[in-house]
Amino acid sequence: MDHFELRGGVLYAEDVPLTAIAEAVGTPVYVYSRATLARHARVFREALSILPRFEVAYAIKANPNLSVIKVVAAEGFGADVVSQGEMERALAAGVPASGVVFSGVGKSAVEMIAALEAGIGQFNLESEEEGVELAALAAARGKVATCALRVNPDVDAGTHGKISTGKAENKFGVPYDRAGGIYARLSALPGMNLRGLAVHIGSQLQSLDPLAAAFAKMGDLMRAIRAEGHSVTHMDLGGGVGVTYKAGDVYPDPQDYAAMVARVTADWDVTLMFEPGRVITGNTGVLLTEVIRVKQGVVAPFVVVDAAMNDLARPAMYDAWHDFVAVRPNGRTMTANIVGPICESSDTFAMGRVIDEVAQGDLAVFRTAGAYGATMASTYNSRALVPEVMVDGDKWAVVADRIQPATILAAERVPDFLKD
Ligand SMILES: Cc1ncc(COP(=O)(O)O)c(C=O)c1O
Ligand SMILES: N[C@@H](CCCC[NH3+])C(=O)O
Repeated sequence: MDHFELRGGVLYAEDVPLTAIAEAVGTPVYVYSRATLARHARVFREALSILPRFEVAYAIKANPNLSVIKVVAAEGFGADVVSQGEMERALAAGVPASGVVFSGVGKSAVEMIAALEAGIGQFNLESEEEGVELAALAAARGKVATCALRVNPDVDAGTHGKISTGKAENKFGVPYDRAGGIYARLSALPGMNLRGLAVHIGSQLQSLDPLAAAFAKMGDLMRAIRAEGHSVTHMDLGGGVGVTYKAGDVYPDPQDYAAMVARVTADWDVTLMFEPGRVITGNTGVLLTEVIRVKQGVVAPFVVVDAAMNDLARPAMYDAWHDFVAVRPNGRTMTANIVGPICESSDTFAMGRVIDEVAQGDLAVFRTAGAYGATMASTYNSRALVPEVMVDGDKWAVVADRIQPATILAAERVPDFLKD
């Protein structure tokens, strides 16, 4: 359920007609519903409350807008970050340092030092090498790094190949068979408080089965590590729960996910940690766009919209489906290709799709654009960086400005050797 609904023939975000936002801010623009966002965060957290001990860190890569993080943090979430930039955003949004989990295969020394100085809650180590380096950096500063070891369980998540992370050939985590030895070696290092294991097998998972299989393997590993005399008090089960992009597709709801976790982890006696991203923000946003023109095609007309792959990269990158609906539907449909203005054939949102009939100047939205939307935007083709708006009841505000090409141009320099 979300808060984007037709009222009197016009699509609203909560109590604000999208026509009003388009008129004031222009298009393309992302529009988020605060109520949907808070609701998704609350529902997820409440579902987990059947577990004895848990912490939940919102994976801010899904949508790192400051205002979005603030709403999610207010529901009791920490933040899962993958760069110093994300860490600084989380802290700026008011997430306590103790609630920050730092993941990622390529944490640089500079980033690790910044995170140590900030006193973050946990580093998720992706390799033995990283653990050795972090322990030395911590010890040299008289600090102790609290860590979990991310393990690659070699389980196929059954999702798009580009967003699968838990197969042996993927770059993430340490190999399952070597994890016990690495845990033992890293635990012995000064500067290191290794307290658990972490796993994340991929994103947009439709079935809970691969997650259950991966968690079961992690349970076996945890028991083996404990049997060697090491302490395991925290198990980070990552994110990955998928959301419905296309009507009719069925995705797990948070209650089913929590029930599966409760079943698999019943005898673990640990604090469980979670890093959901998409399931929190996916359905909380739309990308509002205007039809520039409808161009005749050979097979079907091309609806050329003013949003493009630089604003919403998912269709170009993963052939992802985003529903396209008119802001003022006239009740008729058409079969069309939906494309943006960028000079690449991959700048295509849909081919031969039955959509609301639209014409030049009409407004429409791509739905379920709240996760991995604005955050993956670029300025390719010297287009503006897409702005973001948040709606709260009948109020709304721009929460990220449109960065104009002129601003980006102004940051470029022509060196002396190119000056006449
Ligand atoms: C380590 C880690 N945690 C959490 C997430 C969030 O995943 P999702 O948005 O699928 O919940 C990701 C992205 O897939 C990730 O790489
Ligand atoms: N960017 C991907 C998700 C990547 C998840 C990263 N851990 C998407 O849009 O579906």
